[in-house]
Amino acid sequence: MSAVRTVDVQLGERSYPIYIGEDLLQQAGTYLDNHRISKQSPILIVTDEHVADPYFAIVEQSLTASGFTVVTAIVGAGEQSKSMSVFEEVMTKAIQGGLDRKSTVIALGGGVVGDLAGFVAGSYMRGIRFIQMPTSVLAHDSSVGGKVAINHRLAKNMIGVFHQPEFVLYDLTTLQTLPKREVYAGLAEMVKHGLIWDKEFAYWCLEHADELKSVDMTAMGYGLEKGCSIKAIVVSRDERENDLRAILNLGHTIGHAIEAVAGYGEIIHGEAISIGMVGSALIGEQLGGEPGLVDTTRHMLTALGLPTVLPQRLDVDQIMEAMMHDKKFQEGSMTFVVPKSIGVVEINHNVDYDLVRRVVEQLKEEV
Ligand SMILES: NC(=O)c1ccc[n+]([C@@H]2O[C@H](COP(=O)([O-])OP(=O)(O)OC[C@H]3O[C@@H](n4cnc5c(N)ncnc54)[C@H](O)[C@@H]3O)[C@@H](O)[C@H]2O)c1
Ligand SMILES: O=C(O)C(=O)C[C@@H](O)[C@H](O)[C@H](O)COP(=O)(O)O
Ligand SMILES: [Zn+2]
Repeated sequence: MSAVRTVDVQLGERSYPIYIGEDLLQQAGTYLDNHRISKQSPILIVTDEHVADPYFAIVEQSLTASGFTVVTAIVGAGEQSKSMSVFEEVMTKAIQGGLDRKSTVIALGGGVVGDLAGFVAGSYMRGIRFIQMPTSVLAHDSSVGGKVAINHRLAKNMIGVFHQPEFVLYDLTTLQTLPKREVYAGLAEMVKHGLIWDKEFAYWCLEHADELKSVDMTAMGYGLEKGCSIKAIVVSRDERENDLRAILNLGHTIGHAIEAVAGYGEIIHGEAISIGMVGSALIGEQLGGEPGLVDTTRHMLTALGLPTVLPQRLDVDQIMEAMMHDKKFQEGSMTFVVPKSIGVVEINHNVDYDLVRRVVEQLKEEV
């Protein structure tokens, strides 16, 4: 059995560890015990229909063997589950299951389940504990940092709270059953962590693209640990996105608009962010960033199996309109995370509307 690596998210009394390793779900009960999770109150496991079989049984068995009582909510797979109606369904399970203020919610799945279950935990009885058990590559990002939310028809992640987990239990073995499209989508957030913070890591992702795409455990383990570490540093310095944390949003201003306009789940999050990061690089190059920024960004994303061109069918006006709901836009100014060079970004609070529109149009051009 490979060693378990731990990355710490340092947030004072809300600090927590991220455990990364293989075959960890079988030991879920022990991890809950070690974190003094209550056995007197029911635990709600939220998962989705793809992840439930086979992972739910593994976790349930481990928890019941350790003396925990388990209640379950299995939701439909995919982005459509980050909705008011599914949120209500999970809340109903929580109430019917008798969850009380000492109960804990476990998110077992990808970022959709993590965001949904986290929001349930953050709002049930005004907030109970929760644990992230990520099962997708992308969830190395979503399980860390405490942003939990559901979508509104008009804009992504519009309804949510900040609610940190007790700990993150990242069982890399689960990635073996993740569909290829989802593996590649997750790599968009991995390379994003390099693009915003660490040039060497961005190039490492490029050099190890084939191993990452084929879920080679050594490369994937390193890449996910590094991605989690960068995210942990940023979140530790600015938990509530007063300033620095916004850099984690590279590519998301355009990306979130693409997701909403395409219809949630049509273009999945990592794919939309990939196209959005090319858009950010185009803006960066036009605002004096290093020459070659766009080509290098595109090259990295393509090597990781990601799209870099906006589908023709998506309407530029609709994307511009959806973008106006971006949470970074405040007091009438368009804020973007703008790359200066690979590994270096700045937050620009005054990006010209016409420049952004031209860039979105340019994103439709095949290169
Ligand atoms: N809170 C945050 O900080 C944050 C960060 C990044 C992304 N997100 C959110 O995360 C979501 C995307 O997450 P995602 O890409 O993990 O999507 P997802 O949760 O929809 O998972 C992707 C697909 O893979 C399936 N799946 C997951 N794990 C599996 C496994 N081990 N084996 C087989 N199938 C598996 C799921 O059922 C789903 O069909 C978006 O809603 C995005 O907004 C949040
Ligand atoms: O954790 C963050 O901060 C991020 O921006 C990470 C993003 O990858 C993630 O998609 C997040 O959910 C975006 O948050 P939002 O505030 O733009 O909705
Ligand atoms: Zn994201």
